[in-house]
Order: sequence, then structure tokens, then C-alpha cells
Amino acid sequence: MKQEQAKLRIAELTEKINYYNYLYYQKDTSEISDFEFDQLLKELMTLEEQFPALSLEDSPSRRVGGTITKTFETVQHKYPMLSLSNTYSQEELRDHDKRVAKGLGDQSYEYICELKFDGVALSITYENGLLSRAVTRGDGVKGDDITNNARTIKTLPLKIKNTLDVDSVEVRGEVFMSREVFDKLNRERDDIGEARLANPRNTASGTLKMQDSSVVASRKLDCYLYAVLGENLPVKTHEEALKQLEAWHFNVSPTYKKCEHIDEVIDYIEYWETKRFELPLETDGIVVKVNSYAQQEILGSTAKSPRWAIAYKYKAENEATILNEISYQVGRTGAITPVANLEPVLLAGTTVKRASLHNANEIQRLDLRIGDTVFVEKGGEIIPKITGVDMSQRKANSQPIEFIHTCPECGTELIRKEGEANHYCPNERGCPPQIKGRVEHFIQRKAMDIDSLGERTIALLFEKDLLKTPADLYKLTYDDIHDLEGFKDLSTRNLLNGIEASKQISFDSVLFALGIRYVGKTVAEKLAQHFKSIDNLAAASFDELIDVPEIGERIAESVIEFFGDPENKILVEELKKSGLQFTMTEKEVVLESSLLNEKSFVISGVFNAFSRDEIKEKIKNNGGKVVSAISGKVNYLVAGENMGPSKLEKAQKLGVDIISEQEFLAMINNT
Ligand SMILES: NC(=O)c1ccc[n+]([C@@H]2O[C@H](COP(=O)([O-])OP(=O)(O)OC[C@H]3O[C@@H](n4cnc5c(N)ncnc54)[C@H](O)[C@@H]3O)[C@@H](O)[C@H]2O)c1
Ligand SMILES: [Zn+2]
Repeated sequence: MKQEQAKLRIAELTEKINYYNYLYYQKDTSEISDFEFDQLLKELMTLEEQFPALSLEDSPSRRVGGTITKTFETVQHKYPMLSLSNTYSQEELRDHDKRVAKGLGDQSYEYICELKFDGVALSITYENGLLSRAVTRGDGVKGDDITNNARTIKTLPLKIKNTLDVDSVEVRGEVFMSREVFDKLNRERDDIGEARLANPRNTASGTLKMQDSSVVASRKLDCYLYAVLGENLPVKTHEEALKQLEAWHFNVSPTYKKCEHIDEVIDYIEYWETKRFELPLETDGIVVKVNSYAQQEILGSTAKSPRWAIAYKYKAENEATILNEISYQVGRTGAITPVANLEPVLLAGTTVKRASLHNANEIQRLDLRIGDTVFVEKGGEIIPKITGVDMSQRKANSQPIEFIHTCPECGTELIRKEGEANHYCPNERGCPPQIKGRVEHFIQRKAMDIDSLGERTIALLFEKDLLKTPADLYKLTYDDIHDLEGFKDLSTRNLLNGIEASKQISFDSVLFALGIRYVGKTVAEKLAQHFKSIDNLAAASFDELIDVPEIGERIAESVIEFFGDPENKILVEELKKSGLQFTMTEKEVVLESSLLNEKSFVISGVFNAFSRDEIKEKIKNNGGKVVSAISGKVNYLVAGENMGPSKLEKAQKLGVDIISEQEFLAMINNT
């Protein structure tokens, strides 16, 4: 390539990479795969090596890709947070090993291999053992202070036993969302007609930057720690750092391994290539780090990444197979989801027969045709996806796929609302999956919690014309149920009792159960707290609705539409007559924060600043739980003066963290 051409290409690559970085780090979206992105960056670096004169000072190859946002306080990192150089080839990994060997002269060295967790890097500082600050990587030099959000991560201790006797220590790790939590979140979004989230990494990253910590807490993020930094630490190797993190009760993935030779590293890579799909989170490769800190220092870093570490990334597994047919599913909200039925193919250890296609746009984007040879890819997701078509195999007479026009369940003509990707069946009250789906939504645990009623029973009742709306549940008689296939006396009474008990479920849950589009559990809680009764809510104007914190225009419109529908008015009236709760009772308190979410406390002794009851109150108001007896499940013992020695002894034996009143108050920012 000539200098002139190279200059143009460098400019083009720089612009592209900056654009994808912007999407990835600011908008939490990706328009291309990581592999494609890494190829662009690699091409840029190769050109810069060939033509050093063209290499720009601010080239994306020289700096960490992320940026800071304006919504959080900006904090300077004490030690820069770098990126990792990466490779997809074992050969390049061996080259890296040779460079390490050369850099270290004749010293022998070891590696620690870890999995590369696909989440977001976080730096967390503990001052005198207490979590004082958590900062995102940002641009590597400065990051966002997201301490309150980090505090909601259940496995991240708010306090560590300061055994090393240092004032301040920084730990680093990867915040992630487990596959299970991610899938559940998407099911919940399907349930209220909300668009699906793309992947756990982007979701974790977006969640960490939310303004409302209680929403962050509900998202159940987790964190694996993999680094300890600080002055005068008695830690000399990466392995010791990991052991220290374990001793401090941080969540350390047990998957790391010490390797004495690059061949062992390759074995590790091969072992985890498919095994990693059994892990609870997504991983996209492994990280190989030189173990000795002294040797890490000899090797040093570039402006962008350390020379003592490298990431080996797995290429997503890809197979070709035939697209046999497209089928269409109707969801609870009437949304139509196309599904690709494939000629079975073995992929990453499992047989794949189906792939999700999301919506009509996706079919169009891929330009799919029946009989096409398509490429199927499986990341960590349960449902694989189609990434492309092998055009060379396309049949001459094939036709573009025409999306169905009528509902496969009820025959109604489909609609597609402006600005929405999905087609919908508008026959809300006559379309069987929508009717059954509305009842399934109504009875779920987070709603009316009628656990003796399942999908199968709902279908049976529906077939017998006994269940067309949730209100019909409260009209069911003993005989109606007893006559159903599989029901005996006891199961019939259980179900009737479950339905009866649901009449005591609080208003916010009832509101969620109604299934108003975009009104998830958290939004229902906010609306219930604010309006106190269904009548107030139904009478609220658009402006009154959007005045409620966290309630946007889309939700406001949806609420107004719901109550504007006479059928819904009838439903609410019927449910009221059946005795369901449609007002908020006084004692349902608003949480001050969720800083102590899922943490349990025992309190003992006499306190200075507050009474025992006040401390208990504070724990509950911040989302924590107060229990009376010490057990291994208790997180903290708040110890006052004159506390009983047996409690103390038991807590010590079980490894329960013992904290003072001041330490407790610091946890909830109340000093
Ligand atoms: N698809 C896109 O549009 C797009 C855009 C930008 C970036 N990306 C992807 O992001 C990558 C660049 O991201 P990056 O600069 O954050 O670097 P990186 O993700 O490749 O590597 C550094 C990061 O790895 C993480 N990590 C996970 N497990 C680790 C472990 N055990 N030890 C140490 N670190 C661990 C840390 O968060 C660390 O900050 C690119 O290689 C690309 O794949 C994709
Ligand atoms: Zn229909």
C-alpha cells in the first residue's frame, strides 16, 4: 500500500473505530461483533506500524476506548485502568510468550490464567476496611463515581476485615449480570411489552450508570474480583492477590489456574472453550497474566495496555445449516415473534434446531429465504442466532420471505405501530394466547401469587369457557375446578384457598397484575405509592402522571389508554367487588434506599447515637433484614456496648462481620 492510500485508510478506520467505541461505551450497543471490531483495530495498528509517520497522537490504538459521563462525579484513578491487548490466534499467543521471555532475560516465570468475564471493569476503594468509593474505568485515567450503585451488589462486601493493616486498598473486578438474571429480566420485559435487552454485558454496563440505585439493586448485578492495588501491600504475586481477595470474602471465580509453560496455557484455553458455556455468566476469552509483580514491573505497559498480560478471545462458534421454515409465536401482549426452524446442526456441543429472529426487520436485514444455507452462531445465549446467509448456495427460484399478515392463533389482521419493530395481533380479548397470557401474568408470584394455578390449569379452564378474564378466577366454584382433569378434593381446595388468599395481596402488586403495558413491578410500586388508590390513578391526567419520579411519557400514555378502555373499567369494578386491594394501606413504607438490599443484620448491645429500635428501623428502611439469632447466613452483627459474650463468640466462629454503630451508619451514608 502506498503512503497516500494508507493515510486515507487510517483516517477511515479511525473514524469507524471511534464511532463503534462511542456506541459501545456511551450507548451500550454494538452494531458489529467484537471480532469484527477487533479486526478493524488490528488493521489500524498494522498500518501504523508500517507507516509510523502517519500514526496519530490520539489514535484509538493508543488509548482506552471508554469515556466518562457528565451524570456522575468524575474521579481521577490513582492507578490507570488499562485495556488488554488481545488475539484470536494461538500462534500470536506463543509470540506474546516469546516477547515475555525476551523481556525477562533468563528469568523463569509463571502465568496465571483467568477467564475473561464479559462485563464492566470497576475499581473499588476501601478506606479503613469500609467500602468508600467505586469508580468505572472511564477513559482509563478518569472514571465515573458510581459508589451508590456498586453498594447494591450483593456479593460486594461493604466492609472487609482490615487484616493487612493498611489505610486504603483498591480492588478491581468485573461487574456482570448472570445469564439467569438476564434471561429473567428479558422475560419480565416481554411480559410488560417492553423491548428486549441485547446482551448481559451491555445491560450490566447500562445498569451501573443508572440514576436510581433501587432499580440497580433490582437488577441483581454481581462482581468477580481479580486485582488488588495499594501501597506497602504484602502481596508479591497475582496469585497471592487472588488469595487475599478470597480471604476478604470477595467473590473470586474459582476458575483461575497457575501455568508454568505456554503449553499449559493452551490446554487451559482448550479446556474452557466449550466448558465455559456451563458457567453462570458470559465469558469471551481468557486472560493470561505474568504472576510475579516484580516481573510485571520489568515488562511494563504501553499507554493502552500492560505488556505482562494478554487476552485470548474465542471466536464465536459458527455452523452452516438449512433454513427450513419460519414459524410465528404470539406473546401475551400480542407481539408476534418469528422463529427460524433449522435443519438440526451440532453447535458448541448441543444440537440446534431453532433460532430466534426477533421481528420482521431482522428477517429483512438478513435477507432470509426458505431453503437458504444460513450461518448459526452460539454465544452464551440459550437460543442461538442467525448471523448471515451463504449467498453462493442460494436457490435460483427462492423468494423473499413475506411476513404473515394475520394472527396464526385467531386470524385477526396484524398491525404494526409507528416506530415499533414488532407486529401485533390487536385482538386482545379474543386471541387465545393473549387471554391465557393475561391470566398467567395476573397470577405470577410477583403479582397475585396464586401458585396453585399453573399454565396447564389455565388452559383447561379457558377451554371450558370458565376463564376469559382475571376476574373470572374469583367466580370459580368447587365443582368447576373439581371437574377438571387431574383435580381431586385436596388440590381443588388448595386452588380455591390460593385464590381467596390473593384478595389480601397489596395494591401495588394488584396494579402490576392488571398487566398495563410498560408497567412493570417497580413502576407499579411507584404509581401505587404516589396515587394511593386505583381511583386516583385512573383519574390522573397525563401531566400528573409524568410528574411522578421515574414515570415517563410512554408509561403515562399507556396508563391513560388502559383506563380509557371501558372493558378495563369493567374488569377493575369486578375485581373490586371480589374484594381485591385497590388502595394503599398506611403502613406500607417507602424505602429510603436499597443500600442494604439482601443483607441481614443482628443487633446487640446498647448504642450511643440511636436506640436499638431506631437502628432496626434504619436497616429496614434501607432494604436490609433484621434477624434475632446469629447464623452462618447473617451478614453483619452490629455490636453496641455491653453486648453478650456468647453472641460475640458465635459471630466470630461463623465468620459474621462484626461492625460498630459508626461503621453501620457509614454504610448508609448516615454519619
Ligand atoms: N462490537 C463493538 O462495536 C465494540 C466496540 C468497542 C469495543 N468492543 C470490544 O471491547 C473490546 C475492547 O474493550 P476494552 O478496552 O474494554 O478491553 P477488553 O475488554 O478487551 O479487555 C480489558 C477488560 O477486560 C476485562 N476483564 C474481564 N476479565 C478479566 C480478568 N480476568 N482480568 C482482567 N481483566 C478482565 C476488564 O474489564 C478489562 O477492563 C474490544 O476488543 C472489542 O472486542 C466492541
Ligand atoms: Zn391473535
